[in-house]
Amino acid sequence: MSRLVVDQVSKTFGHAPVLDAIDLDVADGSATAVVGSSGCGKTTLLRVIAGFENPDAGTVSIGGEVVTRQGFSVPPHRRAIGYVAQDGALFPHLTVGQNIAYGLGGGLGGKRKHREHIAELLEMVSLDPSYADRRPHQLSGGQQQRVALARAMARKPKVMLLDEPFSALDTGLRAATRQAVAETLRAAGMTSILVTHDQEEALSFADQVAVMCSGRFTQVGTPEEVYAAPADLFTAGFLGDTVLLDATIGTETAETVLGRIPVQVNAPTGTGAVMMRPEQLLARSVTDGHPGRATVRALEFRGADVVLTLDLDGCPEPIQVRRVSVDAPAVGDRVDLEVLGAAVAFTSEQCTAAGRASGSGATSTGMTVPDAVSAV
Ligand SMILES: Nc1ncnc2c1ncn2[C@@H]1O[C@H](COP(=O)(O)OP(=O)(O)OP(=O)(O)O)[C@@H](O)[C@H]1O
Repeated sequence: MSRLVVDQVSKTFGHAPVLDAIDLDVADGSATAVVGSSGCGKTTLLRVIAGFENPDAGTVSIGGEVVTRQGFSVPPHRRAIGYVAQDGALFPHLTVGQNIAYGLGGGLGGKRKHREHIAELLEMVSLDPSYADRRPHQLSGGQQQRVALARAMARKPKVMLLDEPFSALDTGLRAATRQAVAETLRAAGMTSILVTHDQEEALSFADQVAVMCSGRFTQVGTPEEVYAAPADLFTAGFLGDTVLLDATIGTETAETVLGRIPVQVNAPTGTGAVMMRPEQLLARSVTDGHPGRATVRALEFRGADVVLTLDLDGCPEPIQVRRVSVDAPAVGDRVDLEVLGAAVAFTSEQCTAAGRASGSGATSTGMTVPDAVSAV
């Protein structure tokens, strides 16, 4: 069993609190992504879990065994933790096989008993065993990261920590490497944490996503929960583009400039705003002289889909929506808008608090909310 539990962990550097009573529970064999903007404390959390930093308060347990608590710390090499850093950190003067053998311990790989094991580890990360004789510079960036993972897995750790391991790779390679690494970890049944500042990476990689802001988690949940039902406007804006409309919120629906639209269950009632993802508003050109609700101001073609900037009737600010590019409306067209699914409702107080926390902007109808949230 290798469940990882972080309980009320705090850490301050000088006078700056970096981790503030963090709780995190990563189930045995599952993957959690910790996502947040630069400097919010993600790497510090990984370093505390790995044992490279001691927290000021709180405990860390792996497989039911406490490895960190006040005045007690199991050294990093006794924690059965694998760590893959941003650049993979392979030794450039050693072959791939020797790099992995370093992870196996007891020598640099000249030993025959290691050969089979190295070949198995290379296969596990979808690399041909013949790569064992190459040096790191003879591999692509994605292949190097997979070797780094193989080296980290060689010691059969209970928990794998991945600190932005794909950030140096270009877009295509990044997605492919991420998928290969996720599959490898899942197949090995390894408990893992991926740190990233990339929302898409977090949502696609993990069983659980923890969104971090200034040393605290704003929300921890499944990728679907944190994306579709964000707990607050920071989380909503951090995980994707949003459309915000002023609203009078009832128990199941809200009144907006788009008319009455469904809101998710347990919504707060009263005056506030509703948030939808741009793909929840389906724009269609009107036909048969129907007046429509908005005029297309601009269109950005992105291949598979388009982003439409719309002047919505009764709304002083334009909104942006996304739809498939096939049969997309053109600039100047009048469009109708169909709402797909339910909106998330936020009270005026939540909007104001979010605006205070991260610099203010406005909803499409003028309510104060964070800049990151109001723009697509
Ligand atoms: N050893 C240290 N001494 C002093 N301050 C530190 C130390 N390590 C980290 N910090 C500070 O703690 C804060 C959080 O750093 P951390 O590396 O955990 O952030 P992060 O979320 O991983 O950022 P990034 O995404 O840019 O890597 C930063 O302000 C950083 O400068």
